[in-house]
Amino acid sequence: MLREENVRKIVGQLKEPYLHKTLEELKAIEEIKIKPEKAHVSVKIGLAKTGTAEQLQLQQQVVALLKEAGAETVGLRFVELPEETIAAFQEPAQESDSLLKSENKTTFIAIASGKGGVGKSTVSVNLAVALARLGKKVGLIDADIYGFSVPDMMGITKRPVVRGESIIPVERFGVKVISMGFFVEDNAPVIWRGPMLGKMLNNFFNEVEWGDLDYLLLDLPPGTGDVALDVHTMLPSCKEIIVSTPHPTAAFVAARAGAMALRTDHEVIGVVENMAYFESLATGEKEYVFGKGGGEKLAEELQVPILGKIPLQQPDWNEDDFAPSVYAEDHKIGQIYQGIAEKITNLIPVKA
Ligand SMILES: Nc1ncnc2c1ncn2[C@@H]1O[C@H](COP(=O)(O)OP(=O)(O)OP(=O)(O)O)[C@@H](O)[C@H]1O
Repeated sequence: MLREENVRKIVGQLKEPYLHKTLEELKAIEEIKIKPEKAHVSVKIGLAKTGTAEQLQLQQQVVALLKEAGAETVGLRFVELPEETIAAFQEPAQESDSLLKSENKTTFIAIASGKGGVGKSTVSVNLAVALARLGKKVGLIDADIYGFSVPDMMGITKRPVVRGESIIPVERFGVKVISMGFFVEDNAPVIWRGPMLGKMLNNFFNEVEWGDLDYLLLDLPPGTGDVALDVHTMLPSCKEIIVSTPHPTAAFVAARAGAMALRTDHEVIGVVENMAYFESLATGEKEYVFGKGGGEKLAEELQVPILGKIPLQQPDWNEDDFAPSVYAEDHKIGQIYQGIAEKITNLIPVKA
């Protein structure tokens, strides 16, 4: 089995992509943990910049080398190097241009919620797919930095490809997707804060080759706490959709998300009421299991329309093309999403 000194030697010879020194020279290997019984190795590595194409490349190199040397599984975590180290080794900076070719043409649509678990990510994914089904050019950023779930929901098994200095997003159901999940090995927890978050988000815009987009959807972190506020503040100006469940108290909490959007200069364009009711397959009868009236209350409070009400039901899974949270176009709920997507294209038409 691999020992710590072997791991240090193997990983240490790799070069940090921005400072062009080996990880050993930079003392950038911050931690090595080995679980011999599972042949698992986890390494914490410091980089000058995280969430970049270069990180992805290094990530793949480290995993390949450690597996070649006998590891069964590899967990990786990247953190930012101390400022003194960066300053000591840094070459003159060159700012890269935005790769979002149509930045002025693209409408950013953020999907927010007052609290977790109301279906914000499910709605983000299905709206992105529905817009693509209408023939729009759509991107989706999983900006739920800590609770990323978009790749799993869409059944994405691939990682983005790195071309030159940029990241090519993964395409699924016609939507170009980028997620924090792509930059984390082995489902390791993400524990970045403050400025790191900003850098990561910035890289999602600037290091990813989005090409021409009509709409770029952002699945925001839930709630109205520090992380959600940080992300709201760091985003370019967005149109925002608030997702809530029909219970009046859920709507009350969701209204705070609306207030936060307005305070951070985003424009709320509508409300989606998720888990609105349960419709019996046997009798067609509707039961309002999570209460009623919350969507209307929220829409009234924010003075925006209700874009749609989505009942409780899981998508029909297709074993050949597994995407656990994506509704087929001809599914009843798939049709509701198509209706919401049409309303969105009318409210915010594709820019000429
Ligand atoms: N309309 C629905 N019918 C049935 N299940 C649903 C529906 N909407 C969402 N779900 C399920 O509810 C759970 C929570 O959904 P989701 O992850 O989209 O919520 P979220 O608001 O993004 O949560 P968080 O932001 O806390 O990660 C998931 O298991 C999802 O499959």
